[in-house]
Order: sequence, then structure tokens, then C-alpha cells
Amino acid sequence: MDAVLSLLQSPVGIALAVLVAVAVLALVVWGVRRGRAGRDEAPLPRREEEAPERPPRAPEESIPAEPAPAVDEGVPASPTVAQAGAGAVEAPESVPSRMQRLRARLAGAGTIGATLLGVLSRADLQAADWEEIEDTLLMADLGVPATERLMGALRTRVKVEGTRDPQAVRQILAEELLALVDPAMDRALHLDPAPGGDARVRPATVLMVGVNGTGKTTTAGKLARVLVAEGKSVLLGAADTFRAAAADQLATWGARVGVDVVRADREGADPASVAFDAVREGAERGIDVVIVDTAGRLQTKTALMDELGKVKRVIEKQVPVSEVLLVLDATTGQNGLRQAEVFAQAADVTGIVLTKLDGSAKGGIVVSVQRELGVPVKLVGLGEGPDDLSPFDPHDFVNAIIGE
Ligand SMILES: Nc1nc2c(ncn2[C@@H]2O[C@H](COP(=O)(O)OP(=O)(O)OP(=O)(O)O)[C@@H](O)[C@H]2O)c(=O)[nH]1
Repeated sequence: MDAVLSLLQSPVGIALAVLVAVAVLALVVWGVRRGRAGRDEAPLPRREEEAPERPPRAPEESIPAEPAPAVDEGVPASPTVAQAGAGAVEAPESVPSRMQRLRARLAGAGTIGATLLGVLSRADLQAADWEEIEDTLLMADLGVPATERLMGALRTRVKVEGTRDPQAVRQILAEELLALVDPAMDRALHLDPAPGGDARVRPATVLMVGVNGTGKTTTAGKLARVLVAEGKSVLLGAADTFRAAAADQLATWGARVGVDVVRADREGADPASVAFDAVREGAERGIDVVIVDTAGRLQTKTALMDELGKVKRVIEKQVPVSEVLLVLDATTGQNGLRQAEVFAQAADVTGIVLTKLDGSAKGGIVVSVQRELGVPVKLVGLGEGPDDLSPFDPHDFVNAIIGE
């Protein structure tokens, strides 16, 4: 210790101490300069307009959505948003030409009217003729109660009015069919804020339910297109997580109509989680309408009810569900109707979409499904094309069936 002290007091020791102090000071100055230089190279933008432009996202690129806030139903959050991209978006067909084409297709499929008019115009209607009328109505899936009611009305009016004139008979048939279809039902899609209601309650939400293969995904895409054409902003939610192809199919529709799709990042994810995130994303972006597609295949009625119920509840944590659309394949007739009842019990259905009417001569299903489920047919699908979806108009429908 004494040796060290005497070294420090010596001229050599003092020179060494000065050298060490200078070296430490030089290091400190160098460090400070380096820090400043680093900040100068990459200045942080303070205001938004200073932010560097982000490169545009490639079409179909998927970006992970932010994790959803915990949903107390144990919903895992792992969806992604498939961007529609800036690719060419098809313009929808104009409404008049679409309606004309749809009518032509429906008329081509419906032979009910031609058969009925042919029989009703016969000179003297016998029991066999009335049986033929009854068979035609039943074959057209009108259902037993509606067939009986229509038969009763036709018998009475043809007898009382005593006419065989084809025009008059046609008029009677049109009036009676129209009464069965019930033009007084509210068939509008309620997607706008209620008059005087809170306009901030956005987005409006549409839940698509129904048996697999009925056309839910296709209808979701077609509906998105119709709404976009009306000037609404739309987001699709692929809550059919049962098979990855369903989400891909929806993403294809999204790209086609210029609408983003929120989807799970893996097959078999919780549908409620995707539905939740789609609506949350829609709310954050100020979207007008979020359409949520669901799966139709589940082992048991209870499992189906549980799943649909959960999807609906999870959406309602954020906004009310505006429309629950039950998609029904017109070609499946009374059988499809039985399955539809299960869905109607599971979710409070507000409207029916009757698809594949183009491939069915069974237009009577419109009447039976409304009677059985007590819910109006709001939309009809008349083909696989993007413009083959139309609002259901009772007058057009009856005219198409029996010919104008
Ligand atoms: N002819 C005709 N075909 C339709 C119509 N709507 C849907 N389709 C076809 O029906 C098939 C099934 O449609 P999807 O939309 O996949 O049915 P889905 O209910 O979503 O089926 P899952 O995803 O299995 O639950 C597809 O080939 C559609 O193109 C329609 O109105 N007319």
C-alpha cells in the first residue's frame, strides 16, 4: 500500500493518473456523439404527415389482427384479415337487367302455373281435374295446409264466378297465390340505423345460418356485392371454420367484390372468436355492414344450437345482430324444411334466403317455409353468378310462376 502511495506521489504516478483521466473523458465524449448521430440518421416522425408512406399491401395478403379483448366465453383470438386488394373489382349488373333475367329464370323453372291454368280452363271441372290441381300444388312443395286453402278458394271462386275464360281464371289464381305468399310481410333487410336511433351503433350485422351446401357462403358474397353497389362499406367474417376451403371461398368472393375478410388462421378455430373479431374490426374501421358466414354441419342439434347461440351472443356483446338470414336450398323441398326448423330454433331467424330456385320447379316452398317458420322470404338465389341474388317480390314471384 505504501509503495502504491509513493508511486502516485511521484512524477511518473501523476503522469499516469492524468493519462487515465484523459482516456475516460475521451470515451464519454465519443459515446455521447455516437448516440446523437444514431438519432439523426433515423428521426422518429412526430406528426402523421411526416410518417414514411407504407408500401401497398399485395392482394390476398393476410395480416394478423390485433388480439381480441378477452371474451368471457373462453374464446381464443387468432383471426387474420384477408385484404381484398386493389385488383379489378367487378361492377354489379344494373338492377333492371338483373330483375329481368331473374324473372326469366324463374319462369323457365316454374311449370306450376301453366299446368294449373290448363286444368282450370277446362269446360267442366270433374273430380279428377281437381285431383290433378291438388297433385300439382303438392308437387310444387306448397305443403298440405296451403294446398287445402288454395283448393278451397279456387273451387269456390270458379264455381261462384262461373268462368272458364283463361284471363279471368288466371286472375283468380294470381290473387289466391298472392294471398298465400302474403305481400304484407316485412321483407326489408334492416341494416340502417333506426330513424331517430343511435347512428353510432355500427356496424349493422348479418348472420348467415343454414345447412351445409345450401349456399350460405355464395349468398354472403352476393349480398356483399349488392350492399357495396348501394354505397355501403362491408366486411365479411368467415366463421365457417369447419373447413378451410369455406374461408378461401369467402376470400375469393371478397376479392371479387372488393371487400376484406376476417378469418381464422387455422382450420377448426372457434367460430365465435372469428365473429367477434369481424365485428370489432368492423366497428374500428367504421364499416356499415359486417356479414358473418357460419358452418352448417354439426353432429347434433344441441351442438349446433350451442355454437350458433354462442356466435350470436359474442356479437351482441358489441352490437345487436341486425339480421339472421336462414339460407334454404329450394331443391331440397320438405326435407330441407325439417332441417331449417332446427336452425330457426337455434338462432332467432329474421329472414329466409331461398337459393337455387333456378334449378327447382318447386316454387311453392316459398309459401310452406313462411308458414312453417313464420318468417318472410327476403331474398332469392337464382344461379351461381354474382348477380343472381334478388330481393323477393311477391308480385314478381306470382307473375313469374303463372306467366304475365
Ligand atoms: N343454381 C344455383 N346454385 C347455387 C345458388 N346458390 C349457391 N349455389 C351453389 O351451391 C353450392 C354450395 O354453395 P355454398 O355457398 O358453398 O354453400 P354453403 O352453405 O356455404 O356450404 P358449406 O360451406 O359447406 O356450409 C355452390 O356450388 C354454389 O355455387 C343458387 O341460387 N342457384
